[in-house]
Amino acid sequence: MIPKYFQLSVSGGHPNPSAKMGSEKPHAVCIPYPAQGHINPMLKLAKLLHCRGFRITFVNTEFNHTRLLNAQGPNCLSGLPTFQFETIPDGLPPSDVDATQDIPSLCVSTKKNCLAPFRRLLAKLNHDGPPVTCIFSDAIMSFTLDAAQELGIPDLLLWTASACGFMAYVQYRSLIDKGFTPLKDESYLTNGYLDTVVDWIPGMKGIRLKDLPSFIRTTDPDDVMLDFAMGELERARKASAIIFNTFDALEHEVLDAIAPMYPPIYTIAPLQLLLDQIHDSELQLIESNLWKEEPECLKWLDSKEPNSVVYVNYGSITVMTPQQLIEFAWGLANSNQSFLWILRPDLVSGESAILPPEFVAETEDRGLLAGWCLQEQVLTHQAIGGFLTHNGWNSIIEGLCAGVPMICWPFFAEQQTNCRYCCTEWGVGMEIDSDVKRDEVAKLVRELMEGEKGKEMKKKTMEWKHTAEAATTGPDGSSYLNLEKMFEHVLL
Ligand SMILES: O=c1ccn([C@@H]2O[C@H](COP(=O)(O)OP(=O)(O)O[C@H]3O[C@H](CO)[C@@H](O)[C@H](O)[C@H]3O)[C@@H](O)[C@H]2O)c(=O)[nH]1
Repeated sequence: MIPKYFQLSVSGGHPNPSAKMGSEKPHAVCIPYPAQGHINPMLKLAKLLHCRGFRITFVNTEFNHTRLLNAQGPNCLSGLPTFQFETIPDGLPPSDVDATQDIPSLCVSTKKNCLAPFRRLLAKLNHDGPPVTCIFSDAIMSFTLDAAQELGIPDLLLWTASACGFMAYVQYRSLIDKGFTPLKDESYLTNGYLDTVVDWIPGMKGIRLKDLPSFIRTTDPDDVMLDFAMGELERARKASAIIFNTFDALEHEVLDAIAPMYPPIYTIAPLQLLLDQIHDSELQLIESNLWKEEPECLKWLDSKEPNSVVYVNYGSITVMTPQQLIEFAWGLANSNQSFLWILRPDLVSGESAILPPEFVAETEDRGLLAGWCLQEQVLTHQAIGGFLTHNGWNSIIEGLCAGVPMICWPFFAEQQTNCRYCCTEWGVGMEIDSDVKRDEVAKLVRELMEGEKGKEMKKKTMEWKHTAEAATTGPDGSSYLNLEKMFEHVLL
């Protein structure tokens, strides 16, 4: 049976609400924040929209467009007649570096410089072809709200991180007003102050300052990221709706607390499980990896026993010191477990990742190092038994979908909040101290793969996997239904 949600597109028909909008398909412009962890979920959403009969214009920055072409080949962004790619400049000085851009500079620049070229792009699209009928924008690209308002079309914001992260950012204004941040001086980073419990956040009982998004750890009253996050979430109140990349059962308390404060919210994750229900070979060819994946990773995993390999990946933005790299290396070596370790070319600050030859010699028969992989396929490979992660939200959702328990080493932003929820609310993670030491890595990796705590976490993660599957299954799954409601909202 074809799921109800996809019936219209699978049977080749046009969505009925288009009658209201003339005979044309609705035309959605999808614009992610220009970083990997934001492009991926936006592309998934765009594909779901396309399956539902939308014409899609997907807008990357010129910088990322070039990186995608380099990583995926010259035809990768040719798109389909009704799924096109366009670009706008990000406003930063030209660069051909194959690395994640500096996040504070990118935030300042997109906010300041992107509205004008975005307006021009919309005008060109409206002039050349079927008019744009709605915008799906990353929630931290809130300049799009102005453009949507000028055209009188809806702008739905996609929040690509957790709902707990969102709620924590919403507190920034109060945290400043109540004097919690900026910190008085740097000693507050280490004197126990960050253990202070913040007891007034709805839906977030027991949360400590150290669990809140890391930008509060500043002594600068004009901190760019504090100001940016606060401003974007305040502007999000003007959106037509906010789409959350989460599912109700996982974050219901905090979602209940957010709902009365914001326009309609739709929780529609895991997006991949909704996408898995459609089989469109042309759409599957549209990829968003900014680095070239190394297919050897999957082949190597094929040769391993089920649940025997630790997968180590810190996402697309984390940067560590050479010393932290060495501690992780010896921790993995001393754990005596097999591991697949992804070392992004720009992972180590100031230089490329250099590992001691003794480490390489000692682990060559049980470790594989690679620069980038197809993470979702790796995580669902039966050989993977655990995930050492930086707690980026996509990684967590992908890990839960795969039923893989985690060791958490949050780097920045709302990863600290995600870590807290993984370890204390959802029972799927154990935290490593930010000042990482090899002995702790070895101990936790062994516990994850062989210990009692690891077994408990595996059981819990499998339960979340089944809950995520139920959320995306029709006719009653919460994400399945919310997607339906979101379509009704945008097409009315
Ligand atoms: O070798 C790799 C490494 C990563 N990925 C993919 O890249 C994405 C990485 O996203 P995420 O795990 O969320 O990490 P970041 O790149 O750090 O994500 C940014 O965006 C997230 C969503 O807003 C936030 O939760 C994070 O804090 C923020 O750093 C995921 O889809 C991964 O599957 C790969 O395919 N291959």
